[in-house]
Amino acid sequence: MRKINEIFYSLQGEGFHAGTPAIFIRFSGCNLKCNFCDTQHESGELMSDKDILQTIDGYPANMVILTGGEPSLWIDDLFIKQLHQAGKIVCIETNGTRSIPASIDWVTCSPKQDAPVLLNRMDEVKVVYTGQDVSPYLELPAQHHYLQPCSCKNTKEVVDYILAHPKWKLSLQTHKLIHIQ
Ligand SMILES: C[S@@+](CC[C@H](N)C(=O)[O-])C[C@H]1O[C@@H](n2cnc3c(N)ncnc32)[C@H](O)[C@@H]1O
Ligand SMILES: Nc1nc2[nH]cc(C(=O)O)c2c(=O)[nH]1
Ligand code: SF4
Ligand SMILES: [Mg+2]
Repeated sequence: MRKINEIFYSLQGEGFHAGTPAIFIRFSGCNLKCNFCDTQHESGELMSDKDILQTIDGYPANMVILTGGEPSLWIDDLFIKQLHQAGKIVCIETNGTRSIPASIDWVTCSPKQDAPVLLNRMDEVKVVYTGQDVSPYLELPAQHHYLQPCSCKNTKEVVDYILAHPKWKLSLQTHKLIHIQ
């Protein structure tokens, strides 16, 4: 059984795949407590893999995004294998502090201050920018390095930083701009 906060269908709002229809599986709980976290993830119900797969089967997209909370607390090789057998491309949103199954197709690592990154394979880095020194995160081995405004509030500050440090790209939380989940 895996503790699920919510399962919903929307567009990936952030990062490289922004605009892509995806089924979100939001797991409960996290090993960090970021003061800016925009998600109430603690509540949830234990679901069997059969029930999870049956729920996602009701949506037409082939992309699944594992998020939370911190999805690495709840997933294993068997879970990813079952999603693949259901024909899904599996993406994860993780804070990068815990290991994850190697079979995941797309890894978004969002490192947090004072929480060392343990992952050594990732496709994109996506840092919530609050004025901290983000230069060490450019060393993380990803194809894409994004800075994301915090709750859409400091977009100008982030744009100015990126213009001065052009190895970064902008990730907006586009779902919040168009008022979808
Ligand atoms: C809620 S987290 C869940 C996954 C994982 N725990 C993590 O932090 O990557 C999903 C994404 O939202 C970002 N995020 C959380 N709070 C935010 C906020 N207030 N503004 C912008 N992005 C935020 C996180 O950094 C992460 O990239
Ligand atoms: N539309 C939409 N896109 C997202 N991308 C990452 C999200 C997350 O909370 O992990 C998220 C989310 O909550 N909604
Ligand atoms: S690591 Fe992710 S889910 Fe956990 S508190 Fe931070 S932003 Fe929220
Ligand atoms: Mg979100």
